[in-house]
Amino acid sequence: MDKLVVTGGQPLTGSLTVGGSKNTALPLMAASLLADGTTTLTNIPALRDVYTFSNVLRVSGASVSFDESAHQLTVDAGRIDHPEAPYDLVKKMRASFYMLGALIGRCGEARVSLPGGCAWGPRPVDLHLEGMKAFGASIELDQGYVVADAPGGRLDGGTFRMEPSSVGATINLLLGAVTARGGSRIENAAQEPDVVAFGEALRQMGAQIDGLGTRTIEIQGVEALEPITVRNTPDRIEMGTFMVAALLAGEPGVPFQVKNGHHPHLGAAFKKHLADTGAEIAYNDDVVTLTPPEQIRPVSIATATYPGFPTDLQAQWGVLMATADGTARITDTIYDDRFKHIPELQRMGLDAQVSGATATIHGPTDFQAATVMSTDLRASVSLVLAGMIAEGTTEVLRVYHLDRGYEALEQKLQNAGIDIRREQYDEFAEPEEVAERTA
Ligand SMILES: CC(=O)N[C@H]1[C@@H](OP(=O)(O)OP(=O)(O)OC[C@H]2O[C@@H](n3ccc(=O)[nH]c3=O)[C@H](O)[C@@H]2O)O[C@H](CO)[C@@H](O)[C@@H]1O
Ligand SMILES: C=C(OP(=O)(O)O)C(=O)O
Repeated sequence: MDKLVVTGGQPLTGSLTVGGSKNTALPLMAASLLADGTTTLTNIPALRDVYTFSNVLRVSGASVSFDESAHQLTVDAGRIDHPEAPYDLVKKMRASFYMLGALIGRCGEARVSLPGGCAWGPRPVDLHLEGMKAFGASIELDQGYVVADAPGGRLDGGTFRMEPSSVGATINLLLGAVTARGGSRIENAAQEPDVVAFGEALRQMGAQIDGLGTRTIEIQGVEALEPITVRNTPDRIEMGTFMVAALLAGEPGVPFQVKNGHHPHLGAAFKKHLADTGAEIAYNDDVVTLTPPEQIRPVSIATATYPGFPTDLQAQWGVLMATADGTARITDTIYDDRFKHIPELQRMGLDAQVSGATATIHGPTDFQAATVMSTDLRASVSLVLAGMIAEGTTEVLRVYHLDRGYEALEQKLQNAGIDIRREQYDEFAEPEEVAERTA
């Protein structure tokens, strides 16, 4: 297994460059199954999730090739003859469940493993299933698999209101509805930029969709979609992570740049709260220049759907608030149990309490290095951030979580002055202390 070893105290200098969005790349890959031919996706990040989903597509019969250095992925979906997504792949990545919509949309049937429990708590798929039923699919459960069938090979279409609004269910329902016999309506649909970019790609493929970026999406089914070439959007969560890193580990008064992002995708709340910390921030096309203040001010946040504060940035925000001169509260209204990073950060000196869906962070903290364990993707990057400002050398274990969503993070940080390296370790090796005592 890999770990990241980071020695704190080196300032972040110069710039960091944002890659393609993981959470847009995955639905774009699913969409490629809807067209009989070769779809080309550019600006695709070389991430573990992209490799996993490539394998999921291959199982269905697609031929996938990925030029990592060019960040270009092609999917030949000329022959989709096995409408199944097996447990061994779906368990690695929840977004594999997009195969439900993609296979129904292409083949009129699907057998897709239910995603397992997730690192930070329950993440149900009831809305995906209820929505598919509302659009005319029959759904049965068979030994951990969802077996879905659209009578006559296509969904009828229909109306479905989701509560709460769900990114994944909106994507799945769009994938199924674009080739339905009739019209469909998704109410309280997700407005996240990932969903909009994916929906626009579907339109480019010939789908008839209105209302992207609003709470009501209407779809008129078409017989088939055409393959396309499309460029993936920049990763807004990687961008936000780098912006937090700049304030956390940059030198006060010295500008730092985050390049190649698309700042409107950050949403208004994150931008406002970041400015409230006292940082100077200038947005100029695809470059953001951040100048950290002498002292970060505490800023409480509550996560919400777009354009609210993204839940995928709250763990990173917690580390930033640990450096503030006062108390900040972080409330996650999307996932009320997404605080598995807090006990690990407490091992590094964080002063915080979690009560229900709120973590209360008391700053300022002088982080001390420790060996800590990644529990999920954003939790793991928060541990790296803390390690960058801790006294001593921190080891972040189980970075396979981080590798799901950050491409070459250690190389990017090294280039910006951080003392960080990747090493391998054996998680089941006998601890040195045992060997010494039994020698
Ligand atoms: C691959 C990807 O894009 N993942 C993102 C996506 O996950 P994902 O699509 O899984 O998240 P959702 O938007 O579906 O979840 C939002 C809320 O809806 C609930 N819910 C969802 C589905 C369902 O059937 N029933 C139900 O109750 C969830 O428990 C959660 O409370 O959006 C999340 C919220 O922005 C992000 O944290 C994830 O990074
Ligand atoms: C939680 C995330 O991804 P997933 O929904 O695939 O677990 C994430 O990107 O932060």
